[in-house]
Amino acid sequence: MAAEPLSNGAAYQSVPESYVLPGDKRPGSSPSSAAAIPVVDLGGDDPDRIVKQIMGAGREFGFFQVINHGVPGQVMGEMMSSAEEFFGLPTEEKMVLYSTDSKKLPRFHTSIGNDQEKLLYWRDCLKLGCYPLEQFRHQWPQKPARLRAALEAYTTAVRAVALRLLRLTAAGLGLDEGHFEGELTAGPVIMNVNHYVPCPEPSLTMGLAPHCDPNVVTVLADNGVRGLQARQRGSGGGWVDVEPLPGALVVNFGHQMEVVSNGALRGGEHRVVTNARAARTSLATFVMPAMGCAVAAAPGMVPDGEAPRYRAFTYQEFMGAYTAAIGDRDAVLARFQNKD
Ligand SMILES: O=C(O)CCC(=O)C(=O)O
Ligand SMILES: [Fe+2]
Repeated sequence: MAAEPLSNGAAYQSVPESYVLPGDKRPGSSPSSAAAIPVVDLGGDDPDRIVKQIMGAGREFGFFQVINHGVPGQVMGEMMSSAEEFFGLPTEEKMVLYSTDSKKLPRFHTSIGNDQEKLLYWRDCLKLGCYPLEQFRHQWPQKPARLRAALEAYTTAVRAVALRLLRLTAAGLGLDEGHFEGELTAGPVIMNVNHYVPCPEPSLTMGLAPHCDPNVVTVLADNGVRGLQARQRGSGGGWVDVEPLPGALVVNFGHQMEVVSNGALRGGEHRVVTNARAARTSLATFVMPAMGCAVAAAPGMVPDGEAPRYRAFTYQEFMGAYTAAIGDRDAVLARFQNKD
């Protein structure tokens, strides 16, 4: 049975049974860390400094925030407030887009959103195809009325930031600056508009389980309510709060960056914890390869005489494994690891 959305106007006094996670899946079952996610200022005229900071953050977390990124505050604000308005629509208006078919776009769903789910995560999501605009804009929701214009402006601007960051990252890896242009970023740009209503007992639930995004790079904005956490690399592996910074964008590398960089950069593992007081809304914009794209470590990233860490694959093949492993970071990568 498909689950009911959480954003139905109800204020929850207790957590329904199907959202209560077993002890080892609750947020308190793994350590937290007091480290901070680096903030990279994209303004100024010192590209070397920017590249160095991206590399440092990419190695340690696969996560960073960017400020002075060039997306106008008004464009971000319009997108966020239309997204919040969507979740405030009467349930029956949102349910027109409800589906448990993960391939459908646009799609409104709750938790992960398939029929087999037994344990539910505390989030609702509107998943949208965004770019190329010509391919998707005719299918965007008609309500709220300003959502379409907001999406057009926001998607275009945020995709440009992502591509700029990929040029800087390629330079940092010592690759041709255009390495990620072409097939590696030719897939559709997809957006998860996530909404987490206040949860009466955050210690029992999770908004999203730990995962690493499957794509190349994700750019995220939030409404200032905390919840997103990133995992630090290394033996401690603690969870670090991504502090909401007004006007900033949060950037995380996906699995494909780890593969292309032959492990030099990390696909950022993250999760979302719930919040008792405020509703959180986030916009996760995914830049991804074309399905047929052959993904492999960039030649310069593999030391002479060594095999790449991961064998080559098509993005379609990777997505099959990702879906089967339900996003478990190490299990997915293990499927493609070269043994020696
Ligand atoms: O809500 C967030 O901050 C994270 C969302 C996320 O990880 C996703 O949509 O893949
Ligand atoms: Fe994610």
